[in-house]
Amino acid sequence: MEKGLLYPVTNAYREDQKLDGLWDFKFDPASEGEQNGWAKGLADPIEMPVPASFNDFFTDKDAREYTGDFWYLKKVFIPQHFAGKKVELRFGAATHRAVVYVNGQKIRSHEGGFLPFTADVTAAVNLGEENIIAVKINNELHRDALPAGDTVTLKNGKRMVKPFFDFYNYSGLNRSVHLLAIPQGNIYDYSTSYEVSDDQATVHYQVAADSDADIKVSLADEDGVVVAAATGQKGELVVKNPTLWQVRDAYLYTIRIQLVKNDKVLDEYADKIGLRTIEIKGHQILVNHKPIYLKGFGRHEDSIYAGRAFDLNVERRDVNLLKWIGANSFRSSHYPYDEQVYKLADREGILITDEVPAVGFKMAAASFLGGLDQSFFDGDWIDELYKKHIDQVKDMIKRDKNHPSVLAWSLCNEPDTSTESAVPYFTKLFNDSADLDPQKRPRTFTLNEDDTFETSKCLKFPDFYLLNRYPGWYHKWGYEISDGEAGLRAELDEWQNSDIDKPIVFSEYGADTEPGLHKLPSIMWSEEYQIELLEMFNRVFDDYDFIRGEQPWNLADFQTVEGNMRVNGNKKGIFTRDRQPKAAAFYLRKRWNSLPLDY
Ligand SMILES: CCC[C@@H]1NC[C@@H](O)[C@H](O)[C@H]1C(=O)O
Repeated sequence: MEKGLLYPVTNAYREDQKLDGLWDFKFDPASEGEQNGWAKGLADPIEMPVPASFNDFFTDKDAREYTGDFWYLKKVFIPQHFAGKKVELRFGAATHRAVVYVNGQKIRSHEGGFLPFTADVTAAVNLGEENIIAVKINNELHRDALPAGDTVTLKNGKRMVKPFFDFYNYSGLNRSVHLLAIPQGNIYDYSTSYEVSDDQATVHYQVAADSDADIKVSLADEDGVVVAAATGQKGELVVKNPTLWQVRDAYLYTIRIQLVKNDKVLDEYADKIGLRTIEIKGHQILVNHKPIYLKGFGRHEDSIYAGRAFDLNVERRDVNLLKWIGANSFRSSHYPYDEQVYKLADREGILITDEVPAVGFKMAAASFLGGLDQSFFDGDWIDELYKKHIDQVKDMIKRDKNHPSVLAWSLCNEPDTSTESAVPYFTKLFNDSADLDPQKRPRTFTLNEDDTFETSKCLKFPDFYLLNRYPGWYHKWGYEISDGEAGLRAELDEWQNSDIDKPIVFSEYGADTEPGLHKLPSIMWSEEYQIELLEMFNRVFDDYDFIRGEQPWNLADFQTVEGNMRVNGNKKGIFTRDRQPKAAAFYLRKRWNSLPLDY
């Protein structure tokens, strides 16, 4: 678990230099690099963009599908004026596990390809000189790691991954690398929680700092006017007549934290926060005590060329598509996204269900992926897996806890909850994560086709339910979709007639659709059929008032492993991979723009 995950800033006390651009890159199939001094230089490297996944740049399949160790290396000048500061390297994400070296010295390792980590390199760098930064990354998949899968060795000696999940194993330095200089005595974390009413908001804050200095905290409105101030490691900021953060009507205050000693400011950290509350009450999801209805999507960080890398251009387009279509939410399926995604959602008033990369914890839904022939939670890998799982839950919540856009935490995607062996795992997971979020936001996980009201042994854990259901696609498809609707209604009747008193959000449903394929009457894979399937689900949603959200799968087409059920990736997108609308986008826009926020 990382000590602090504050997003890098430059101010009068801190300096943040992005190390994006071309790095030396080299595969290390024999894992010989560490013993052969690759941390000090790579022989015959290629130039690799950062941030980016390496896979899709290559023209040969061995390189695209490469699995194992690989190295990035960059010579970085570190200025003399960093003297007296703590010098750090912050990696936004290295997928899936990394070892960091400076000038040949191993600094630290990290497991988990979708969350940041920081290396303290103060003792290893030479100021006023070029320094050699090297990172050894490994992208193998294992059953005791997140996301879950296998790595196999082919008869020709090449290794390949066998994901138990349906997205491509894009790998590399997928997010920015930052060179940071911060005060030795510094602020390394803060948290907020809220009480709001129409005429007053109270911000309960807590600050974590490596310093005995006094702590001063202020809150300024969007005009820069200070509206509240306090001192102390923890306290309250009371705002009269606040402007609350609302869904699709965001308002951001600036919280400013200072360390002060003998009237001298030693460190400062400022951030944008939104005054709002999140609650679950009965079948309702409430924001600022008012019910909301979620309209949105499951997504992926996925785009042509850079693979899984965060691309601000793509994110800007995606958020504009969400606004165009009338959405107000999305799930960060199936891993925490780059921090800039949450910052943009904070600004746009979009709600995020933040998901940890606990995916593939079952026989893969689409059998072409292979997967398991036993219950996942009976495996002998579970203890080791759990250590990584809870570690990444802790870091996800630590990193994202102050974003007003974060609505809830999804602790797993489509786990196999149909056997008793899942119960102790989820009992521990929900106990160990209960106090991580000062705002006590709801925690949940998605339940897929095999984990129904009847069959799941884990329905007591989620604070609300995320259902992934695919009648009309993975079963009862085509002309049989009417039976699919009947089956869906039968399951929802069971939920309705039960004593369960929690909201349900449909977090996945959809049909693979080839853009430009038209057929009258419809046929599967046609744009007409995608609309018919959505119409079926919407007919059902409109008949059950405990359904409090609809998030079809997926916002856009995305890359998966090759297989006999994928046509160059998963085509369930409402938009194509280059972010152009299929016919269903216009259908959903019409529906969602006609639904009130609290539908
Ligand atoms: C029946 C499970 C469906 C499955 N759910 C997880 C997503 O990551 C996949 O893309 C989706 C699919 O196969 O389309």
